[in-house]
Amino acid sequence: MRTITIIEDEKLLGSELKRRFEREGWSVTLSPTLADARRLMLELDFSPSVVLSDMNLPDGNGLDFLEEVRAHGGRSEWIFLSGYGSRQDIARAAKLGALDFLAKPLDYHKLDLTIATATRGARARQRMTDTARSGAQKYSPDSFIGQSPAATQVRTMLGQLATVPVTSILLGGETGTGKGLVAKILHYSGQRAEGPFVDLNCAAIPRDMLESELFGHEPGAFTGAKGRHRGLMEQADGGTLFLDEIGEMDIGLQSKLLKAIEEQSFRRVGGEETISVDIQLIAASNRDLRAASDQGDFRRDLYHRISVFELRLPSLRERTGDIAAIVTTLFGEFNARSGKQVSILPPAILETLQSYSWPGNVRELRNVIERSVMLATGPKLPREWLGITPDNVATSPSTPAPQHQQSNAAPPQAMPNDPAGLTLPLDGSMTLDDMEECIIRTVLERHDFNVMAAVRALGTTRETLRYRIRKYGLEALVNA
Ligand SMILES: Nc1ncnc2c1ncn2[C@@H]1O[C@H](COP(=O)(O)OP(=O)(O)OP(=O)(O)O)[C@@H](O)[C@H]1O
Repeated sequence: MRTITIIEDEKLLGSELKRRFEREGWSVTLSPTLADARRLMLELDFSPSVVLSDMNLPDGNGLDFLEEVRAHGGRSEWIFLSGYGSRQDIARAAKLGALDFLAKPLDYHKLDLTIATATRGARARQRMTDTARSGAQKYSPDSFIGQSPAATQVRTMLGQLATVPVTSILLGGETGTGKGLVAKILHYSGQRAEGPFVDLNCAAIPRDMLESELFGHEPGAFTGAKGRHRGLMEQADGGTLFLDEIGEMDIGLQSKLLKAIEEQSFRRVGGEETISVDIQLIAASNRDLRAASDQGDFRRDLYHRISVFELRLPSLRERTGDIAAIVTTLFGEFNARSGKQVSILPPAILETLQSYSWPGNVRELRNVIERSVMLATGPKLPREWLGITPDNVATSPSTPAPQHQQSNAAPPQAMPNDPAGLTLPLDGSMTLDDMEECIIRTVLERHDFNVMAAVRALGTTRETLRYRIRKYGLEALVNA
């Protein structure tokens, strides 16, 4: 249930707010003094989702109380009811993480917008606490599977990095090598595990929206910016911000990011207040960012700033000795999901898996094993659904077609095509990734490999499509 504490000594306003929130289903407590609020929030340890507090109360100042609550570990979203805060008050409130100052007499429309932002923030924090608990169990250095020297070296490095306060780390390696997994391991086994883990794929957000997504915005900062929006930088305060595909970030925005991570502070789009944060940045890219910075495609100063610690994840081809261990771990996961009992990896199949080039790395291996376990009829991993045959070993496209359909030109496992649409089997024979690749491939083919036409047909953005084309290794189609 949503909980709100109102700290307000004006009786009429206090009871009016209480009624209003109760009508909307909130559980409300009303404190006319700070002493009363102190008893509730410090002595009884009550932590409401939102606090709506007057600034000047008969027995003290609301800002001092917010500072006490923060020192006590209270993380409620805080809104001050006072438009008359001095610049120093506003700066101090921002530093203590207060969301807003609302002038009296109250503009109820503005109050609703601010409460909506606060509710989103409170929900995100709750999710974060839940995730921190399960994340710590799920993501330890041992979650990076493999006994090969390359995998062992990665795990040793992860163990070391988790014990030191590192402000930025750069992860390199091909798609599907585990950069996202490693970012989570670094966060959940590190010193910031209790803080938020916030991730953003820079290639999946249109360029003009990335800035406000990262840094947030003030109301009216641009057309459509209604309420105040806290960006991901702010949401990651006290934790980790994982920027995947950082190489896709616009060069202008790279300078703002560099300044923000160097100063650990920034301004929201359209805002004047400086927001201070304490974040660890983990950036990842499957491009060679050093080369990109030499060519002027990526800011050299940002590259140097984020690459103090650089960890390159090995491709699966470089550690084929780990395939057996990864596959047997995946058996457990997919058996549990499908109720199957696959436990035997026949040596001949292992040999096939080890001689394939795995351009999509562990992600691709997961997809292959998922499909095969789902369609298995006994304890042995069946060969027929692997889609890896001597023909395509070491040269296959990233999503191999099963043996009975080996044409690369046609979408891998789609049903006969209806020219106006596309029929996909929902019997477990295609993973979601397979389907996505199939849809993209088909749309590109139907639009003569014209990326912008495909963008329009898919109702997506150029950045998103470009990212997916790279993810599924379809560049050759559009560059031909
Ligand atoms: N060493 C490993 N042990 C166990 N699982 C792994 C390992 N490496 C990768 N995975 C799994 O493979 C899948 C793909 O990994 P992940 O998404 O982290 O790759 P990535 O390098 O971030 O890819 P991209 O560059 O496309 O974003 C995930 O399900 C991840 O858990």
